Amino acid sequence: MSDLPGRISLREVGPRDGLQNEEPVPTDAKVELIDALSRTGVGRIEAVSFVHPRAIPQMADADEVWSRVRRAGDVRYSALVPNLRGAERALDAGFTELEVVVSASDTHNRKNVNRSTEESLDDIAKIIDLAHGRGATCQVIVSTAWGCPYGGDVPVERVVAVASRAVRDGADSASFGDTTGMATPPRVTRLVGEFRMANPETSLNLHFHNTRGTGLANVLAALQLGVADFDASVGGLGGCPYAPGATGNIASEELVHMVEDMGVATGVDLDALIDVAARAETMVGHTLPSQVLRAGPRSRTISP
Ligand SMILES: CC(C)(COP(=O)([O-])OP(=O)([O-])OC[C@H]1O[C@@H](n2cnc3c(N)ncnc32)[C@H](O)[C@@H]1OP(=O)([O-])[O-])[C@@H](O)C(=O)NCCC(=O)NCCSC(=O)C[C@@](C)(O)CC(=O)[O-]
Repeated sequence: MSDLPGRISLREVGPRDGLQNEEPVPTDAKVELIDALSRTGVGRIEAVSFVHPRAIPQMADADEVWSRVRRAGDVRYSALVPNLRGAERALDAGFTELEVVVSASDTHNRKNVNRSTEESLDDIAKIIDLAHGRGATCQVIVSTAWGCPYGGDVPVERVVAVASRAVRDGADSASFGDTTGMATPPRVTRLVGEFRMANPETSLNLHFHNTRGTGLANVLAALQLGVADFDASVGGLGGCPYAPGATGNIASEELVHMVEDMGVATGVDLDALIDVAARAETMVGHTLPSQVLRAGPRSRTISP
């Protein structure tokens, strides 16, 4: 296919977004998962979040996990933070890439981080300054970008305004989260287009959940617009604890499998990634949704 990016950057979010929505797994298993992912060719891993342990007990051991990870020189690791305190913790732990989350939907933001969207945006300006002052980057992730589980559609203008405010305040890049899988290709096209009109210089990541089966279709729509930065989680682990019915992210191995066959490089060893997905399934103790984990890649045939 023509006019697609020659290469995408995949940020693996299974250890954070994935595991936050599973029964807590032991610290050893988290470290093993991140280390195994570090050997697959994935260039970026969202390793942990620094949130209140009462809100997300699954991330209570973030400091210990991060201190034990064998950091690979060719992998960039990041941490998600919800507020200033989380940012301080992440920087103290040595992270140099932060992601700060805010929901375009006020209701979701209050459920998620106990603040209005405007209050979070005020905090984000301080978090960006703090990160930059300590030599780190800070991406703003706008959740509920294509809809809120509590309030339905969120106007595109509102989503762009929230992201643009953080960009004006110095965010190094932006990401749109489809928290509960409400995006469809035309909605992706519209939001990406409007965001770029307002912020032509800002690099953009997209974070899709497959809750309604449109995850890879949304990726294709975004690729056709030249977007080359996607989140995905190994095996399709994941969800959002503050979004009833949310299911996992698009599966990393499904993303790699599809785009590589379209001539878009990822740098990822697909067989190695599938092996990690199988291991992740054992860790969480239930079947993960990834179809490529079940069926194998199209290049893997069976004897007649
Ligand atoms: C944001 C808070 C902390 C507000 O929680 P709060 O209760 O409003 O916090 P507070 O500021 O009032 O402080 C109360 C106490 O908590 C402490 N505290 C304050 N902050 C922290 C922190 N970061 N880590 C540890 N402790 C913290 C603080 O120090 C204080 O301690 P005390 O003085 O009473 O002893 C809480 O609501 C929270 O942790 N929420 C996190 C929710 C979350 O992690 N959601 C999932 C991630 S978002 C997501 O998955 C979506 C995404 C990114 O994937 C994209 C998409 O799909 O859309």
